[in-house]
Amino acid sequence: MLLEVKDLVAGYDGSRVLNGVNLSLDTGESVAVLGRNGVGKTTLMESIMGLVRPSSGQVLINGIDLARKPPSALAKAGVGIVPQGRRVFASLTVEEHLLISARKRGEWTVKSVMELMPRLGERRTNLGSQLSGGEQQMLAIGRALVGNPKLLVLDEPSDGLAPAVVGQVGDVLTRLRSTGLAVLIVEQDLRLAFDVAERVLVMQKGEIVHSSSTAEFRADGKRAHALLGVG
Ligand SMILES: Nc1ncnc2c1ncn2[C@@H]1O[C@H](COP(=O)(O)OP(=O)(O)OP(=O)(O)O)[C@@H](O)[C@H]1O
Repeated sequence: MLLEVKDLVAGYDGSRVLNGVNLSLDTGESVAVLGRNGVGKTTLMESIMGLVRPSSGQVLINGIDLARKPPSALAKAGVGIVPQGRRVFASLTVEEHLLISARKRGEWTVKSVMELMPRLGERRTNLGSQLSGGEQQMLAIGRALVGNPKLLVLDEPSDGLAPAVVGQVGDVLTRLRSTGLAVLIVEQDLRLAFDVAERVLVMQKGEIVHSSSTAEFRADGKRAHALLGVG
């Protein structure tokens, strides 16, 4: 199994947010984590990304526990992270962002990332502060890709983007999926989540309460409504 999260518990200043999360994701698989605001999706993602320190439980990558390890350990193990808010540096250029993240050799280089997302090539010498939200999101994805990950973990890539730009991000992610890259995505934009993921998990109160194929989830509007308050 590429990723296994086991009994993960995490929170802030004594308040528990994750109450024992279990999930797994196979090589080449794409999974979306859905849920209402505040159920703990970002906390789950940040625990997997090494940005939040879980109090107990495991985050296994190919069987090795990396919970409570820094993001650099995740990158070495083949996990590319695209955190909420993108975390682009205002004073580095597009090209500098990509160069400093290009560690492992492989399919993804500064050049091939710019071919996948031509806008990044056009903006090569622009600073992070000069980029639009959509360009920053593309850069955050590109920065994860040049580490040549086996798994891409994204937290709300649509956040704050205009619908047309969300569509462009969706196109990029769909193309990446077709290369066999595994994807774990938290997303409020259901259209984007459904386009990218073949399996859907739903969180409530810090636990996974539903798991099904995306097709099955979409076919059962009543259930989706009960779980998410939409549909
Ligand atoms: N850095 C933090 N410090 C303290 N509490 C936090 C922090 N981040 C999140 N929380 C709290 O943890 C709970 C879960 O938040 P989290 O962001 O994980 O949920 P979410 O499902 O991603 O929600 P949203 O969709 O609104 O981002 C919320 O009650 C939130 O207020």
